[in-house]
Amino acid sequence: MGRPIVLNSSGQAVQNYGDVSRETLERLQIYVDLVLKWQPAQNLIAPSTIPDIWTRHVADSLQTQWSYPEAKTWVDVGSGGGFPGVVTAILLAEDPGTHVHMIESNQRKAAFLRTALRETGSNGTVHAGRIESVAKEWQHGPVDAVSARALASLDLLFQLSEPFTAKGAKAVFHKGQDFQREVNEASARWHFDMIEKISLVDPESRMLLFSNISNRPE
Ligand SMILES: C[S@@+](CC[C@H](N)C(=O)[O-])C[C@H]1O[C@@H](n2cnc3c(N)ncnc32)[C@H](O)[C@@H]1O
Repeated sequence: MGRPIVLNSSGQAVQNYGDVSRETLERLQIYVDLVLKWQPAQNLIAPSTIPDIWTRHVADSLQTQWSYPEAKTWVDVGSGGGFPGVVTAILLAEDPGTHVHMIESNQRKAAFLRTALRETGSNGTVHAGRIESVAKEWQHGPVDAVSARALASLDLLFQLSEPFTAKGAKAVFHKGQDFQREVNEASARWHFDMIEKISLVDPESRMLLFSNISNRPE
């Protein structure tokens, strides 16, 4: 069994969100150190959130893979500095047959993501390009789940992830306090089944889990 995750960089357990193994915790620490090292040059996370990186970014991202623990192949779109894509890859690092694809159009961030996967010994592929074209030309096999955080409106996320969800992939999107308005707007153009989970790190935010997504006929 794993031990409760330590959620601040000074090494004190500030809150328990779930069990992760010692190896996973070590990989997460390597990743956090890397984000902080590259932060001055790349601005990977909002500077105001640096002191809370373990809660605001790491713990928040743990919820992604936990949403679909059975999913083996993930696509994280608009990965930026790797939240949640790299964290998903770290959680799956010792799980044979798993793979995390990350699609990121910014070349420098894509280079960082490759470094993060290598340094943490995680399985993944970074696609340095626009989601619209990478997804349309996808030749990397079936996808079980799509994730996104801080990328676009729900309606646009459904559009961007359609090449995967049309073939049966599920989706999990992090959404802030305005989530209900986005759900209402997206409902006009899309059918979907949704499970709404209160974020473990922010009661105002939601993890929205979608399946059976399809475009409504005009
Ligand atoms: C606000 S950041 C969020 C990054 C990360 N998911 C997070 O939560 O920290 C959005 C990222 O998506 C990337 N992005 C935006 N539109 C994109 C597109 N059409 N294709 C690929 N990447 C895109 C940007 O370069 C940026 O790194």
